[in-house]
Amino acid sequence: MRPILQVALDEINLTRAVAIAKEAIEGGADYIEAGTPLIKSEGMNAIRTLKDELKGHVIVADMKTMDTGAIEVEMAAKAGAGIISVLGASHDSTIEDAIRSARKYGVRLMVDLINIEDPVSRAVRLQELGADIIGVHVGVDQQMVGQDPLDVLSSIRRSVNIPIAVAGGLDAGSAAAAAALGADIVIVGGNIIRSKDVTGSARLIRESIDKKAAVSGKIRKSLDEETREIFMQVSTPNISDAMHRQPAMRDIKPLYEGIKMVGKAVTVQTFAGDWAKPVEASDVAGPGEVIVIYNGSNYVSPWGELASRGCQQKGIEGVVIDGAIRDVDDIRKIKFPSFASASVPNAGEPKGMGEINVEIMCGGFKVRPGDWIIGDDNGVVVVPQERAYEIARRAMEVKKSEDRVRAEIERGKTLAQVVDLYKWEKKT
Ligand SMILES: O=C([C@H](O)CO)[C@H](O)[C@H](O)COP(=O)(O)O
Repeated sequence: MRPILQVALDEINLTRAVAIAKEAIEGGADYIEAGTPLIKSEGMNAIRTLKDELKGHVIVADMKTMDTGAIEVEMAAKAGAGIISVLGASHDSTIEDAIRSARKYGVRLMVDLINIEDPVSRAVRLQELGADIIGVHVGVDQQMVGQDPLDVLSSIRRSVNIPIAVAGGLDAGSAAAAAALGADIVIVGGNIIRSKDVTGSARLIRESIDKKAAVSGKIRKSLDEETREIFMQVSTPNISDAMHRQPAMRDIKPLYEGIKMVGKAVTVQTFAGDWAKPVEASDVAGPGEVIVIYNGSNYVSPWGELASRGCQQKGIEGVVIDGAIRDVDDIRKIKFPSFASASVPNAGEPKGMGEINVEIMCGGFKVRPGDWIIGDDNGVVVVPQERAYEIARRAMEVKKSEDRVRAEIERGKTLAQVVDLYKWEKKT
C-alpha cells in the first residue's frame, strides 16, 4: 500500500493555509491536516473551509484532545474532518469515548504518542482500545532538543497491526526512511509549508517516499488488504465460529447461489422504499465497500438492477438490505452480490429521508460505517472493525481445523468419533 503524504498546516492564517494546501496538493499531498495552531486560531471554521475548498481530500483535524473526547471528535467530524487526533497521554476513558464518537460519525481516530514515556506499550494498549491510527510524533519543541520520531518507529511497527502515522521534522530523506520502516502515513509540516516552493517540496518528498518504499520492498500489504484476503478464503460459518457462534443477520438471504461478498460497510438509514439515500450511497461508497441499508419494510424496495449496475462499475462489493429488493432476475444475471429480506416488484419514491454513514440496525445487528460485512450462501455476518484482523485470523484457524476433521471423516470416521463428542459433551 502506497504510504500517504499528509501535509500539516501549522499556520494561524486560514487564507494562507488554504493557499498552501492547494500548492501542496499540486505537489502530491494526499491528506491535508488542520494543524493545532490553525484550529486554535480559527476553530472548526478551519475544518469547514478546508473541506469546502479541497474537495476529495481527507481533512485531518489535529485537535490534540486531552479530555471530553466524544464532543471534540463530534464537532470536528461534523465540520468535515475524516481523521481526528487525540493525545495518547489522555485517560483511557477519554480515548474510549472518542472512539465511540468516531464510530458513530464514521471518522477515524488517530492517537498521538507525543511525549509518551513508553510509546510501545501505550501503542499496544491503544490498539486494544480500538484506535484506528497510531501517531508516532515528536513535537516541534522536542525536535529542537534533537528528538527523532524514527527512533521508536521500528519497535512500534513490530508491536501493532493498525496503521501508523509518523510526524516530527520530517524532510525528504527522513520521510522516505519512515516509509521504509513501515509508516502508513507520513506527516510533514514545516519542511513543506514553510518552503519557498511548497509544490516543489511536496513533490520532492512524495517522490522520495515512493522511491524508497519501492526499493526497500516495504510496501507491505495494509492491514485491510490482509484482512480482506483472509475473509475471502473463509466462510461465514467459520467467522461465526470464530466469534463464539455469533448468528448471521436475521432473515437476510442471498439473491443467488455461489455468492461471495467481503467489504467495509457504507451504511444507509432509509424508510420504506425511499431510494434517494440508498442510491446516493453509490456515490459515497468505493471499491471494497458494501452498501448496507435499513429499509424498514419488506413490501416496498429502495434498490434494484440499475443501482446495482452503477455500483458494479465502481467496484463496490455488494449490497445488503434489511427490507425488500427488486429486479432480482436482472441482478442475478449481472451477478452483483445482493442480500435482502424480501423481493417485490414495486419501489418507493426518492424523498431523501434518512442518512448515509451513521450507525444503523440491519438484520438485528448494529452496523457502523467501516464494520466488515461478509456474505455467502449461508447469509451475512458483521465483524466489528476494531476486531476484524483478529477475527479473520481466528476464522482461518477454524477453517484449518475443519479441513483436518473433513480429512478424517473421508477416511471413514463419523463426526462424533473424530471430535470425540461423547467425551466432550458438557457434563450435567
Ligand atoms: O503536530 C504538530 C506540532 O505538534 C505542531 O502542531 C506538527 O503538525 C507536526 O509535528 C508536523 O509538523 P513538522 O514537525 O513541522 O513536520
